[in-house]
Amino acid sequence: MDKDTVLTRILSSKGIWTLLGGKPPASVINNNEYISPLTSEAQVTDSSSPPSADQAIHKALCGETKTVMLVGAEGSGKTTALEKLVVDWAKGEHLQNFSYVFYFPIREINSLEATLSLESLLQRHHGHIPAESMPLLLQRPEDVLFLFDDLDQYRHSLDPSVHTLCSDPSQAAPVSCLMASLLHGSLLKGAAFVVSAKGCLEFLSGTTVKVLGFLKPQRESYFNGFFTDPTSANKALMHMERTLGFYDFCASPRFCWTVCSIYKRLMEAGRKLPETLSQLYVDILVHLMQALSLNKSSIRELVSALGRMASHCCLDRHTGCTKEEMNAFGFQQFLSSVVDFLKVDGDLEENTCVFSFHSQLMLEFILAMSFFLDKSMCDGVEKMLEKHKGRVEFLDLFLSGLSEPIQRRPMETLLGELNSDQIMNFKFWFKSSTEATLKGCYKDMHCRCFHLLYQAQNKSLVKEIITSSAPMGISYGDLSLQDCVALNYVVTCLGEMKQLNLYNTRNFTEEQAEVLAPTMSMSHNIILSNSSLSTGAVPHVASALSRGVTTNLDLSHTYLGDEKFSVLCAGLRDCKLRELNLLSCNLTSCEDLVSVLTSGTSQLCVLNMMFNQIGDQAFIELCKALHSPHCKLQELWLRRCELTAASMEALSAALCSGKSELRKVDLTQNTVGDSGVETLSKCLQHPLCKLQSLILFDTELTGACCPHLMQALMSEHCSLTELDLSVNDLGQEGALLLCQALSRPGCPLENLGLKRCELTQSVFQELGSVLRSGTSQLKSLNVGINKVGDQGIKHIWDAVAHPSCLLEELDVEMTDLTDACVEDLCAAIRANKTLKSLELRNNSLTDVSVPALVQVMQNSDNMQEMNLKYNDFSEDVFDMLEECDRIRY
Ligand SMILES: Nc1ncnc2c1ncn2[C@@H]1O[C@H](COP(=O)(O)OP(=O)(O)OP(=O)(O)O)[C@@H](O)[C@H]1O
Repeated sequence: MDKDTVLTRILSSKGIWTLLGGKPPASVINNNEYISPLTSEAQVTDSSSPPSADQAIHKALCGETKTVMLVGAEGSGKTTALEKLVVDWAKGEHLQNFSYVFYFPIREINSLEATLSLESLLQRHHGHIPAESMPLLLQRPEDVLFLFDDLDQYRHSLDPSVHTLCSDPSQAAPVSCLMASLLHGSLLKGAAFVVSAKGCLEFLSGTTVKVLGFLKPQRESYFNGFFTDPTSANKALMHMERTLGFYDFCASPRFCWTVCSIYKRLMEAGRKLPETLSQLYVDILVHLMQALSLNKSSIRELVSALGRMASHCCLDRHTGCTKEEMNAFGFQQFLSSVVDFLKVDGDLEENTCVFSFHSQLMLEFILAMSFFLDKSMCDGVEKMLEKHKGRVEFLDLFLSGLSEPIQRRPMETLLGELNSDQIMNFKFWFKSSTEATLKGCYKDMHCRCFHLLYQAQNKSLVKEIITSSAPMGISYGDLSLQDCVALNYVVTCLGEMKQLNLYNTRNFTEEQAEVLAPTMSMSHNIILSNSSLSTGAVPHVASALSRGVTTNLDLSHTYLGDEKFSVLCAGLRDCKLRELNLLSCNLTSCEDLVSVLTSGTSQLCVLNMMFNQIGDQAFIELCKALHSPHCKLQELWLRRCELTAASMEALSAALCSGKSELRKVDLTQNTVGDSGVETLSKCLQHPLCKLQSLILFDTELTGACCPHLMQALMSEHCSLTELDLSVNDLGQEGALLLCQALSRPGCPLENLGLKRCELTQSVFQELGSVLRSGTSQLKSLNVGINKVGDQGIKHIWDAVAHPSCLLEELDVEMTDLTDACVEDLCAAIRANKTLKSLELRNNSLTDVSVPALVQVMQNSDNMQEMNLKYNDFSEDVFDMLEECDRIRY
């Protein structure tokens, strides 16, 4: 095969440059403007040498694969990549294991007559094969490579079962049969194929190479090559990345070509570059129309004809229209002008010529334009959207953009005003549907509204539509970059957001964080829990916080680690944050926190450090910060932070320093032990200690700590109102000491937790008398999981019935209660005026108790909730329980 002839033929292939179609591939290759588009593997391999489409194809063909499917979106560079393969082969640079390479655009195959032999197909379309080479070629199929471009547009089925596959290269057969026989290996078995298509192909198997097109670095090279002046290249690229870079189609080389071409013209004319996709397409259409020098009414007619064609192509899933169809749409007088708007396959003069849109985007923009132009196109926007539902992606966005005068003005100057009734119709629908959607709680639907508002670029419209009733705090986790841009636009227009909920954002990227930075700084409450923040995202979060109004930040379960947290702290030193949730953030150091808390500008009051392996040493460091007059911390949550008695001295010193504002410390599930409590008890008696709440749940305590606690509670300086000693083996003796302290007149304790403390009936008897004493301030008592049974709890029921008892919440879960207690229980509720909540889970109450319990709840004015879950009820009583909505069962 004569490679020079192949080269000349491919490089001299005709083709025209159009704004929407691009530069012909031959011209791109000839002028050394070819930039390798990337394939999907590019994202997982080392970014310094990502596989380009060419490399991926070469690699696939070097293996066992005989068929490579190059799949990519419209304009992603498939044709250009195939032509480049042919050129490289013909120049002797690549694929030299093939002696014969045949390149067929599928439209050529589509135009072939009904029957043909393989030999004549090759001879006819690649006349540069000398006749004497044909037998050799046929003998050595493994030396042959076929390239079929746009195979998805093949008019016939490639299903092998619908063809009688042939194997004789000299025998004439229907062309569709030849194609199926070649691709399914019955004809020229052993030949290799590279086929291109927009989506996956049915009935073909092989290696799929997905073309991604141009990612950021390729776009940069492309813009630099397009604009000779680097300043303009940079300006254009930055603008595109900022305004459109979040859309997938920006990776399409054809789209880049169109953007560069239109930007260049606008820049040369000293005009503003478009801010939205709608504006970009307005500029494109204006440019194309101006070149035609038509009058206003002809332009309107042409756009309407394009609109009819667009609707037809969209509804019938037609990629191409015949000349006859074009005439029916009203193109007669414009047929010679359409080459600028449409892809024309074949000779304009020929009846076989086929017309199609270069891109779905343009098709949808034309649809939107024609809606506003011509009332007869569709009665009402709702019907229009319904009609094209599932077949369009950007139609509503374009409608929204075009409904705003500023965006459509350049177009109106050219073709006159758009139909005001249609505009009103759209606006009415837009407002009412958006308001309704935003009342719901569906993230995707909210985002669609934000996109529509973004296209409209009308700040007052945003404020009018998004009122305070819209539940904007719903979870917007895992937003796409596009969604981030639209949300950010909306929030920036509103000026503030109560709650930015990004819960469960699996990968908060640097780009997303950068885009959302203004939104973050305008949000009072930010939820990023259960998320994963990339290293690049953290500085953006930090700087958003440092400038912003955020008072609450939830980073729980983000497993940040010390390094990222250190970067975040740069933003925490000078911000309005009052509550910070760092639960399960994989932190081991407190160094940065100390510098935040002592910065003098930190407002942090509540710090949740639960489930971080802090350990004593880091905690001792943190306690030093509590001595600082700048530290405003009031609540410190330290559950499971690997603390021991060794750090309680440092905590106590801070609490007694007179400088600490700390009111609440939760030490749940740390090894505080009796000696730790001894230290803390001393501090509780100190006149400068302001601690009100101490949670010592499951902290390895025994009765030995109780004398110290008793002493503390007896002290007139003790300000504790909450003490939780649950899940510690205090036992009878210890607990009785505590009861003694509780009966001290003036004891300020209001909440007491003694769940699973090995309490006995005697302790309950004492607790009962404390509650009845008239001096106790106890409002909440948790004595669950102490197996004292009906007899033990009877002391509590009796106390609840007593007028001096102030209890509002009582938890007697799993205390072995039976139906026998119900009479006392009901009597207590009836007599009591303060109790609101009663926890009775996991006891042995049965169906017989239900009528009394339901009745007492129905008659009670103060009871808000009774929890009867996990008792021994049968389904028979569910209806009765259902009668009272304050009962949970
Ligand atoms: N690798 C490239 N380097 C520079 N420009 C390119 C490249 N690939 C494509 N282009 C530009 O993009 C335009 C469209 O590319 P091409 O026709 O190859 O895309 P395609 O994926 O085959 O499109 P379609 O899906 O419509 O068949 C070309 O005309 C050219 O201007």
